[in-house]
Amino acid sequence: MTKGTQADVNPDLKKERLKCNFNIQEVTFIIDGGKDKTLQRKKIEDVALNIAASIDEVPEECLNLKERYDNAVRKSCVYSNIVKNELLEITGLEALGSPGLRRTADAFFKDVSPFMLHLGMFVPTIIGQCTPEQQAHWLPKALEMQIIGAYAQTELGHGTFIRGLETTATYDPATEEFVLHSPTLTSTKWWAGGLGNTANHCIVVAQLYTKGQCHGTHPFIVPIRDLDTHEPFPGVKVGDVGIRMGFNTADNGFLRFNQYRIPRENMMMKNAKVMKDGTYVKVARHEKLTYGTMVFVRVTLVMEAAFNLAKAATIAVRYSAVRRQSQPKPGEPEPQILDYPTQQHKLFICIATAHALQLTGLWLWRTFEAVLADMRKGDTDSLPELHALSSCLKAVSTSDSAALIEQCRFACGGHGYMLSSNLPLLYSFVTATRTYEGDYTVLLLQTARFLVKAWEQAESGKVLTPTVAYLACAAAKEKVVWSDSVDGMIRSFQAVAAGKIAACAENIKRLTKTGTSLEDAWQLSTVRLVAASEAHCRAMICQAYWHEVTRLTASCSASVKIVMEQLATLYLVYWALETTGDLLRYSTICESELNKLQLKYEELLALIRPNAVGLVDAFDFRDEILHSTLGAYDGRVYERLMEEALKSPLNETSVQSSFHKYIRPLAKGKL
Ligand SMILES: CCC/C=C/C(=O)SCCNC(=O)CCNC(=O)[C@H](O)C(C)(C)COP(=O)([O-])OP(=O)([O-])OC[C@H]1O[C@@H](n2cnc3c(N)ncnc32)[C@H](O)[C@@H]1OP(=O)([O-])[O-]
Ligand SMILES: Cc1cc2nc3c(=O)[nH]c(=O)nc-3n(C[C@H](O)[C@H](O)[C@H](O)COP(=O)(O)OP(=O)(O)OC[C@H]3O[C@@H](n4cnc5c(N)ncnc54)[C@H](O)[C@@H]3O)c2cc1C
Repeated sequence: MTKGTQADVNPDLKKERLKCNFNIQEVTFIIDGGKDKTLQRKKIEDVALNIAASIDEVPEECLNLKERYDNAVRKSCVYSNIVKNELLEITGLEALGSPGLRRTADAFFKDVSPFMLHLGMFVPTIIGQCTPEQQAHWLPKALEMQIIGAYAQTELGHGTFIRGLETTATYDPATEEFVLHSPTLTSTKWWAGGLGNTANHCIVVAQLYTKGQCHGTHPFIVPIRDLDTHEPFPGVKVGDVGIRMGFNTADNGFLRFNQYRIPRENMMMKNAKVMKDGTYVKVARHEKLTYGTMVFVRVTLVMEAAFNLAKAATIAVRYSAVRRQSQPKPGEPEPQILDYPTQQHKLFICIATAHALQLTGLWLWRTFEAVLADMRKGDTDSLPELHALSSCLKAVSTSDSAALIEQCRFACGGHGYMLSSNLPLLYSFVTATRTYEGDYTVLLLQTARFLVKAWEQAESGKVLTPTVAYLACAAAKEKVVWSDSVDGMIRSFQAVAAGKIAACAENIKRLTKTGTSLEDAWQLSTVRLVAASEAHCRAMICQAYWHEVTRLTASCSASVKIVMEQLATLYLVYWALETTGDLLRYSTICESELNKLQLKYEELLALIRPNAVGLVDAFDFRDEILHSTLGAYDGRVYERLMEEALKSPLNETSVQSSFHKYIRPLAKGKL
């Protein structure tokens, strides 16, 4: 149910909505990336959600593991038909990862679809890594769901270190086939979503051998199960990896090969080829283009982090408007918990961060598209910067989002612990995003490589690429003059990042001068490098967020501009207060200015308070997508909690069989 009749709405929420002093729809347009995107999303939701509404008879969490998987496959098939027959007609193929499709999928699945990786990685890898002829062969089959694919890169022994993968693909010119083999236990493919029981095809990343020489990892399309019987082919051993913290309907699988043969044409040959006689030909201009799908997914994960955090913020803010607790003033009614400044402190940063990540994510997406356009013309010069950018933004956005979703759960007290609040499931899903598609630390260290090089270029006066251009000013190594204006705060965040990067570069230089190898000097500096990378990322988010707010609100109503700027300022002030140690070190900020900043923060909380419910309404989540007893639009929190409790299988009878089997015999001393 969504938005119901006004009569059904909790009176406190009704009052909150009357207090809201800006046009909610204008903010929705900004978050979606424009009015046309909002209209498209709503169209998609209308088509898909009519069907989703009646799709679950029993709450997913009350089913056992196998039933949940079967149910997820059933729903995935219904959803795929809708995507294939109706939604792609509306959005076009380029919108596969679009927010509209992503949000709609959540109406079908509280947990994760076993088909998620089919559209999320299998199809994008075909588009990114295949030649046009290969695409013509594989893409229609994949989009028509005649084949279902997974993406198996990670192994039992290696996830981060791709060059260390052990699965081999050895070319046999006699039969013009590749022989796939898993030589060790640790070479077993592990984790691929959809692989365990669902997929019949799989992209396998393996070490390519031809003419006795290893050419490193390359992707192959591998049929693993018979299309009719679904039995694994001889030479293929495949199964589920076991119960996980979340993702239990995502069918994460393992896969082993025993001298398993696939045709030569199944190597994905856009970036490198093996000719019939076994000659290896490198096509790509950049060494790391085979890592392209990961860059694509990292880019999309920034908006994914924003989306999930926006859901949690919606649930927690609406609940906090309905919930009343304690009596700070004797004789007065219990206040809404949203009136407590500490609650505002927990929640408003969640709304602001969702905005920051969404607007930065949209900007990153446009940057990604521009780099792709350059690469189609053969120019890969901007790839290192995109890799550095997408690595740190993926790391920080997923990490912030997971931490703040957990904060939303804390903000809902005991009821936040109920699965029916949807906060625990959201957390278990989002916390995995910090690890998959590149672990947090590892990705920040990738960005750090780029930053240290950029610092050296800044010191020698060379021209810097846009996202690190600020290092040029910092090369003077003087403390930046603190100002609590927006520009002043952004300059200070950049000074912190620059100072930290400079300290890393100096440390590496100092160590190597005294005889430490460059590799060891790098390792000894990694704790600082991660911190420097994070500081750089934070400065970039602050800059991109503010820039986008200014740009996008230029033609908005004055009240929307005000509330968007209040949120963005809150984000900056929050992070200034979180990093006071750094600011004291790299800017001229002093104690009185820190006190002023704290006051400014508290003023902002009070200013945002009347618009809090309006702001989460502007995320425009239908109840079918939120799946939350605490966060529904009408605020019937207690009624929904009771309704859900009564659906528990433990309430089907008033006495459980365990009473007769165990408790009664125990009481009678007969156990
Ligand atoms: C729903 C769930 C879905 C989940 C799915 C998954 O998880 S799927 C599984 C997801 N799995 C993961 O995400 C695994 C995470 N691991 C990785 O991505 C890689 O192993 C690595 C990037 C950590 C290192 O790779 P490496 O050992 O080959 O490289 P290196 O460190 O020796 O650096 C050499 C140079 O290459 C550069 N360069 C590197 N990558 C890129 C790039 N994409 N583009 C451009 N450039 C790149 C780098 O900057 C450096 O440049 P420099 O400084 O010399 O000028
Ligand atoms: C829910 C989920 C779904 C997934 N889906 C897929 C999928 O569909 N397909 C697929 O191929 N994979 C998938 N993965 C695997 C995922 O990509 C890897 O788990 C991830 O890349 C991290 O690798 P790892 O597990 O080997 O961790 P490790 O690399 O072993 O990391 C363990 C620890 O070591 C640290 N570490 C590792 N290397 C370094 C270093 N060089 N410097 C400093 N610290 C380091 C890390 O920071 C981390 O703290 C999935 C994982 C999860 C959890």
